[in-house]
Amino acid sequence: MTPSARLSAAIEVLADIEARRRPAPDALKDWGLAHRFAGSKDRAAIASLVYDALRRRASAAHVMGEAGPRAVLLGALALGRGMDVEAIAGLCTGERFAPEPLTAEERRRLAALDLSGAPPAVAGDFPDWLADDLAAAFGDRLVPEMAALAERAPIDIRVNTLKTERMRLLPELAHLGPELTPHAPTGLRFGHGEDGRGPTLQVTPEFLKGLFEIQDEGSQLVAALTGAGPDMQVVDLCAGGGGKTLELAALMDNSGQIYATDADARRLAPIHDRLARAGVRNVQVRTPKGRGDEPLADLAGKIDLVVVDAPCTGIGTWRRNPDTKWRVRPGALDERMKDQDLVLDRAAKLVKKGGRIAYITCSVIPRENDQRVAAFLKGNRDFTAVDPREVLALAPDTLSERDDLVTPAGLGLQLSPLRTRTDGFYCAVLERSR
Ligand SMILES: C[S@@+](CC[C@H](N)C(=O)[O-])C[C@H]1O[C@@H](n2cnc3c(N)ncnc32)[C@H](O)[C@@H]1O
Repeated sequence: MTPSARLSAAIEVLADIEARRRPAPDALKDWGLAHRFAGSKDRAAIASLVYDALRRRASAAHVMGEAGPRAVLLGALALGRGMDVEAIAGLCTGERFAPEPLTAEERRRLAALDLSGAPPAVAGDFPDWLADDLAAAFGDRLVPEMAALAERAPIDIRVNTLKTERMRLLPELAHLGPELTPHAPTGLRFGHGEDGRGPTLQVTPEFLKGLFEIQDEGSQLVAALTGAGPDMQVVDLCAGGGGKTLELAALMDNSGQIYATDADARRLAPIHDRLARAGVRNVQVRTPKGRGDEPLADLAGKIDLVVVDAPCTGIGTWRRNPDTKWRVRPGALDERMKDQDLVLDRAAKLVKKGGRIAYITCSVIPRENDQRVAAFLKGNRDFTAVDPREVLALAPDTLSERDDLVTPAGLGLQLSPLRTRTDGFYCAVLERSR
C-alpha cells in the first residue's frame, strides 16, 4: 500500500472506532480481516497512524476546528509527527486510494496549529472529567506532564540478569539500535521507525532464550523500589502475567521464595512459560481454585514483603494505550478504587511484624495512589508509610536524590514521562510496626 492509502485506511478505522464506540485493537483487527491484501507492514503502519491520532485527539480537533476522523488524523500528523502542510498535502492527492486534497481552510489551520486559549484538557489531550484529579497530581505542570503522556513511548526491555548482563546483550541486539535506558541498570531502549513501527523483539533468538523481557523502564524501577532482595519471603499478590514476578526473582537472585497469585486465574496462566523461559526457580504459583478461595491462607503473618501491583485505570500507560484514555469512565475508576482497598487489606494479613507492603499502580491520580494509601493507614494503625525519600535511596544514582518525585501528600513516589522518561508509575512502601 502507498503511504496515502495507509492514511485513507487509518481514517476509515478511526471512523469505525467513533461510530461504533469500539476499542481500537478490535477495529484494527476487523479492518485487517476485511482487507486481506494488506501486509503486516501496512497493518502496523495503519495502527501507528490510528494510535498517533488517538494520542492527540483533543488538540488535533482543536487546531483543525472539527473533530471528525480526517481532521483529527491530519492535525495529529502535524502536531505529533511534525509534518508540514506540504508534506501532508503530498499524501492527500485525491488520487486512487488517497484522501481528498486539503481544502484551503485545512491548509490554513495546519499551518497555524493554533492551540492558544485551549483549556488544559485540550492542550494536554485528556478527558475533561479527569481534570481535577490530574491537576491535583501535577499542579501547575499539568499541561506539560499530560503533553508528555501524549507522546509515543519507546520500547524498553529488561535484561534478565539471571541469564546475562546488559553489556553482553547490547552488542547482540546492536542491529536493532538499542540505547541504554536513562535510569534502570538493566534496561535497553529502542526507538521507532518513521512510520511509527518499533522492532519486533519477540521474534529474536535472544528473547526466545529468555535473555530479556519487554518491560517499560518505569515498571523496572518500581520493582527495584520494593526493596526485594535475596533470601526474602515475598508475595506477588497481583502477579497477572508475571512481569513484576520475573524481575523480583532476578532482584532476589533466584533465592528465597516468591509466592505469585492473582484473583484472576486466566491472567496468571502465561506465567508458567515465562518463568521457565527466564530460568526462574524461586517462584511458587498459587492459582485460586474458584471464587472465595484464598490460596495464600497458610502464609498469614509470615511474609517479609507483599508486592501489590494493583489493578488501576492505567492512566500512566496512556502513551502506549491512547485508546483507553478516551474510554475510561468515572464508574470504572470507582470500581478500581474499591479493588485497590480490597487488595491492600488482603496484603495486610500476610505481612509479618517489621515486614512491608509495596503498593504500586500505573496511575498518576491521587485517588488511586496517595488517597488509597491514606485510607489504608487510617484503618490499619499497625502500619506506617516509609518515608518516600528512604524508598528513593533504593533507586539508581540518577534518581536517588530526586525529591521532586515525592507526591504532594508525601506518601509515595510518582514517575512520569516528563519527570523520568518512563510510563507513569506510583510506588509507596508501608511497614508493619507491630
Ligand atoms: C496491574 S495488573 C498486574 C500486572 C502484573 N503484576 C505484571 O507486572 O505483569 C493488576 C492485577 O490485579 C489483579 N487483581 C484484581 N483484584 C485483585 C485481588 N483482590 N487480589 C489479587 N489480584 C487482584 C488483576 O486480575 C490484575 O491481573
